[in-house]
Amino acid sequence: MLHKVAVITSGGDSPGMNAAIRAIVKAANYHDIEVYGVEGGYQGLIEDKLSIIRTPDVETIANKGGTILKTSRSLAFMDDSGRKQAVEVLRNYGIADVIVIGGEGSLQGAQKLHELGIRVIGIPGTIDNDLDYTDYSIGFDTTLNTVLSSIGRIKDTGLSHNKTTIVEVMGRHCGDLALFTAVAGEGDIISTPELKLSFEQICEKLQDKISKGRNDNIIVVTERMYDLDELQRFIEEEMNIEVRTTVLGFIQRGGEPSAFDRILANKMGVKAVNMLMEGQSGYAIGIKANQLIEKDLRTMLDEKTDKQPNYDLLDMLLHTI
Ligand SMILES: Nc1ncnc2c1ncn2[C@@H]1O[C@H](COP(=O)(O)OP(=O)(O)OP(=O)(O)O)[C@@H](O)[C@H]1O
Ligand SMILES: O=P(O)(O)OC[C@H]1O[C@](O)(CO)[C@@H](O)[C@@H]1O
Ligand SMILES: [Mg+2]
Repeated sequence: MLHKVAVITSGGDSPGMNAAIRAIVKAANYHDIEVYGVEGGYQGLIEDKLSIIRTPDVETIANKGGTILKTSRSLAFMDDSGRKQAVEVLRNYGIADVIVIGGEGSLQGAQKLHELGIRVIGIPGTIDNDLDYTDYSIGFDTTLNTVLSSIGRIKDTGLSHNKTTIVEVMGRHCGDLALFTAVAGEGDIISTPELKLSFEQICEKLQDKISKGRNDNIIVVTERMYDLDELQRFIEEEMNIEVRTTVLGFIQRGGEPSAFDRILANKMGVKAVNMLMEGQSGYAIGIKANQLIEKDLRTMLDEKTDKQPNYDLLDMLLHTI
């Protein structure tokens, strides 16, 4: 019988994490299961930062960005000794069941806990959408909407001044944010890790747009791909135009979660509790073709951790912009 469960948010915060926490607490409490919130990700677990959270504590958090539990990137948890300490802390509370909400790194950590005998279910929570086993991770949709509305504002200035703008979006090594931005109709030229353009190729595409009368182009690039100062200078000199650069940065990670993320978080949170009640462990919950799926964590991590390029979307893009 499941009596106690701990919930952890880990890695970068993502909008919708709170909605997932709310769903977990409400579903667990409904079944008389006590929920311990771990403050500050795996680091907080090692440091014994656990406290009980109850339904009244979470009733009003579904619309809040970030995570009420706080999060971290824990170096100590990367070591055997840190993880053993974390397991020791859980045992002291009599907790054998944990739900981890986070990205790929956090799910690797979840698998390690499973290997140490803790029952674990992972929920994908990352704005990067870089997990190949699931179509969407919690937070991606909200961030995409933030990117779209930010570009809309930049476009007003670009149009008014006939200026080209480079916009850098997050995503770590995954181009989904840039890719979906372009498919949603913003961004005239995109370059992602899966479809990387050289400086020269960007200029060629720009020349094509300019020759067709567009002087207000937006170039969307995934972070970590270019030295943006160098790219801006290259375009300015090559094309003899003025270029501006905007790095959207942490604007993208916060804010009120979209309805899509809140609903996804709710479904996944409830499912995680149900799976633990059935004694399941070592799985990540995902969504494929609009259906919730259970993916064995070990298989998921072995198969491939990088998101595979979304060829359907890439193909559609290549033929439309
Ligand atoms: N191989 C691993 N073994 C054990 N723990 C890990 C491993 N990889 C990552 N972790 C733990 O998970 C934490 C979060 O991982 P990471 O920084 O990669 O973020 P993430 O979960 O991928 O989320 P995001 O990419 O959205 O920020 C790490 O700081 C570390 O504590
Ligand atoms: O918050 P930090 O540690 O600077 O990490 C930034 C990274 O986190 C993310 O926002 C989420 O993984 C990435 O898109 C970005 O590369
Ligand atoms: Mg990650």
